[in-house]
Amino acid sequence: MGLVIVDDELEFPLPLPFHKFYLHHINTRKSSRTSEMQFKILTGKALCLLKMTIGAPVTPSSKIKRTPACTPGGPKVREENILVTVRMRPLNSKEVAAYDLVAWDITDEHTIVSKNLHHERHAGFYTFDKVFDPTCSTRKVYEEGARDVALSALSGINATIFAYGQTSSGKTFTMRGVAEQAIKDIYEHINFTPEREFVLKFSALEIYNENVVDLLNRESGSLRLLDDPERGTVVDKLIEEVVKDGQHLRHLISICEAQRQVGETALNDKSSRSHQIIRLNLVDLAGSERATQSNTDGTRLKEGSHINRSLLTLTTVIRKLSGGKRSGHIPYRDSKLTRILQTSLGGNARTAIICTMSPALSHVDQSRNTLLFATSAKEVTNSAKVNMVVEKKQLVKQLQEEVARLEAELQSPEPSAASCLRSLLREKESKIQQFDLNHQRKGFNFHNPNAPSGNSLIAPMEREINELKRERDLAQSQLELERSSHKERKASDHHGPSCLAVKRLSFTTENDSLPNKFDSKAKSKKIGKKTTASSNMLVTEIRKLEMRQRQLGEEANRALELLHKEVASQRHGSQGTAETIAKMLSEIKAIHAASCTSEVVQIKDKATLREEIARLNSHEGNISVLEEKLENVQRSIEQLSPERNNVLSGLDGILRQKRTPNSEEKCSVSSRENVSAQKQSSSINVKKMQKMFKKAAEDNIQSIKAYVSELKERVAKLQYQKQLLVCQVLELEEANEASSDDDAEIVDQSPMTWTVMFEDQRKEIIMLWHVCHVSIVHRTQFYLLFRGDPCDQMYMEVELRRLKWLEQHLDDLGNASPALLGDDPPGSVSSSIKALKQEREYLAKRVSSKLTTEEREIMYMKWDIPPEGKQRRRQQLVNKLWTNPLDMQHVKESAEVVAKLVGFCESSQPVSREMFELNFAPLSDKNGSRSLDGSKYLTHLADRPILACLNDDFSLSLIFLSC
Ligand SMILES: Nc1ncnc2c1ncn2[C@@H]1O[C@H](COP(=O)(O)OP(=O)(O)OP(=O)(O)O)[C@@H](O)[C@H]1O
Repeated sequence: MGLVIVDDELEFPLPLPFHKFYLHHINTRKSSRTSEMQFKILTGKALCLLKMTIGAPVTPSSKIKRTPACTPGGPKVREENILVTVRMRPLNSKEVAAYDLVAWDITDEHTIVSKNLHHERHAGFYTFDKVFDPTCSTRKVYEEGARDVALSALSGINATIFAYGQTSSGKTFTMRGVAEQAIKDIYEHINFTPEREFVLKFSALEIYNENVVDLLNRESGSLRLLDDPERGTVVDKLIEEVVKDGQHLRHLISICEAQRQVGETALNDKSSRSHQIIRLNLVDLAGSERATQSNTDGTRLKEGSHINRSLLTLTTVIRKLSGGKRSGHIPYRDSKLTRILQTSLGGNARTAIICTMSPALSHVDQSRNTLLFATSAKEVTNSAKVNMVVEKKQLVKQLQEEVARLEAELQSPEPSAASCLRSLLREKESKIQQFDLNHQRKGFNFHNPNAPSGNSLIAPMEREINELKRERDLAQSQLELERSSHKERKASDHHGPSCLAVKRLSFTTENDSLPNKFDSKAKSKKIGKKTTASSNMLVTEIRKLEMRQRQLGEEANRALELLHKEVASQRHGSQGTAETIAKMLSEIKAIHAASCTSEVVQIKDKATLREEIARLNSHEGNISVLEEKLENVQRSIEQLSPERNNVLSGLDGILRQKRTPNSEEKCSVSSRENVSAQKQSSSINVKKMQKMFKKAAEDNIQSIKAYVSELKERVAKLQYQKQLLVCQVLELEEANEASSDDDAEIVDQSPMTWTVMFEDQRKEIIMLWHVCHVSIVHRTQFYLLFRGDPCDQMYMEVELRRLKWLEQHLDDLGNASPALLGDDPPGSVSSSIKALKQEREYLAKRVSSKLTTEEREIMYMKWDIPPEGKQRRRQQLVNKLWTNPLDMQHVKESAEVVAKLVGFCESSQPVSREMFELNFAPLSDKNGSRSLDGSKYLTHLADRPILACLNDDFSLSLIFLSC
């Protein structure tokens, strides 16, 4: 086995995050060179990474020999598919004891077939580079599924090997063996290459609950990931230990294994609960188990959600890469795992994936998922190249220069072009002034240059002055241009969604006089053509939103007036109180009916989307005023409560007066019995009336209160719709940008691809709902509404983006991951949790009325709710709703229960978009009535923080647009 001597000119950019090998050696022509090899082996639950530096800094040149070209790893630059193999373990003792059946056949060394073809969506057979049956030794798995890739590291190529599979499928078992064999081979190679000195460095980390921890120094706590322009993602302050020999290396690995988070699940007594990356790079991924199967709860469940999030992102990344399109967005940054593995996935690395699976029928779904993942992975291509590290001093010098340049750029308040223009402008102006002064002294009238002066110098001077003036004007306008494009650049320099939004909202307008650096002419043309129809639709929607905004404002004003009237009339306790209240109620009904009339929007002028959104944004202040008004109304209502008793006693007096017999009546009463009988009946009537009025007053106040809360919800909904609309605008532009690269990608997407994509996206959304504590009514609505129809695509993307932004927002609040919250969650998270709690309390109250006894009993049994008091059981049932994002059966059942509780299922009509108003449909239902149904809950409770967060993001982008 030999080593390829890397050419002097090659550079080593040090990109890989995990186990790395460095190779230093002297060659005959240059003083020293360092080549870096990265070698990752990824296994089950934790990523542990072993970094090795192989070097010979001052080897005498006489000792240097060029290694023959047959070195493991082969040529210097290679474009190749990921090597994907599948290993099926034997049935384990539990499966045997449970008489579990073998669900798969391995028909040849490349093919695995499902025994039950009826259950297969897929053709039923799957082919890979190699399929290892349960009798295969780990040595064979290493030799045929990992060795070649592992040894590429010795020729300076980044190499990654990872195992992927369900919990207890054998990842750790396999990777342990692979690591052993790889270490053996590496040392063998070192011993056979005496002309070089090797320095191996070891570092190891694990990703546990999205925290990166140094396995050689747990005390250092959670480590940060940094983006290094040269090396890609690097783990800050990760310890690197120099490896003395093979035994030392094994010892280090055993320390890391002992340090790893291992927990017991129903499927595996020693289940690794973190992703481990040994920077050799041996990566042991966490299991892709289902929570129900591994009976996870509490800590395990929380781990599971993180593990699955990482894996879900990994799956998404692989899926996107497997499409063969590198141009689209690959969400590497959505999890720490994929960030760290970025180079290994579709980048500068050779990668081998060993997919492990159980043969058991009870795990057939998980095994199928593993095979689908493996199928996608087969399509991913990497372009590995030999890395080389340039002379350290030279690199440091280069970097220092770059840093100095960047610092200077950062410090200068304006780009250098602007400064130049500004000084040019100043120069021209001072020259003009100078001329002006000189010639005034000489009697020349600059303001009337045609006036005779008699001076022969005047004509050329005049020309010069005009020229100067022209130059000044030109400099002025250039400065203006520079300023505005600087503003744009500054806005686009913000990280996060706002940057994205700004970039994507860069629509070109017909009358744009400023050149836009982000929009090339070609792009403008394309967008212009393709967006016309959709733009018109969006402009209509924006106008509708504006109209609703106005309507709501008017309604809120009216409600406020009415409330004031009511307060006034109740204070007076006048006779007309009851009538006033009744009148107000009918007015409110009239307002409501008016607001429910259909909206017809006509676009007379040819507006651009950018202007429309800017205008919509300019109403932002109106919405705050509106919200403030509604708050006032609510406060007024609350104030009414103490006053109500006074009012009622006033009413009592009035009624008593009314019912007291008049003088004629008094005369006609002759006997004491008659008087007392009449008094009695009068008192009964008064009581009756009093009761009636009390009830009427209370009902009316309740109605007004409900109306005001509804108005508030509508305002919030309006905001939400606005956000969706802006998202649609973004989508539209993005779609057009993408379609410019490949139109067929979206249009010709096969139903199969969308189905798989939909499932992935839905799982991701469900996980994010859970992590971000989103309203469970909202989750239910969304879940029921979007079931994989091709036209759901945009909504799924929008929801996904919105949730990711929210998660990011929570993250930015100083919280590494919202689901990791301990006892002291930050403000917005705690308010989401509180809102969710309130929502559950509200739903618990509806259990007895909305679920039949039978339905309740079924759920109690299904979800193991013990018979301990009716109320407690109801609350327990509601508390369990939407708590297990990993179990799709649980999710489905939760959605069904919530739908019944809030009345989504009351009508026999199928669920429609209009029902949830995600399609910007009018706010009212068909009958114009507004019962307590799903449509009221779009932005319910825990959704509010989402709105707040989105408002921040959107205002940023919208402010930019409007300036
Ligand atoms: N090919 C195999 N042959 C024999 N036993 C195996 C094989 N693969 C796995 N096992 C056994 O199955 C059990 C579970 O394996 P392992 O811990 O490697 O699973 P895992 O996929 O890493 O699980 P987790 O994701 O929970 O960490 C272990 O006891 C292991 O020894």
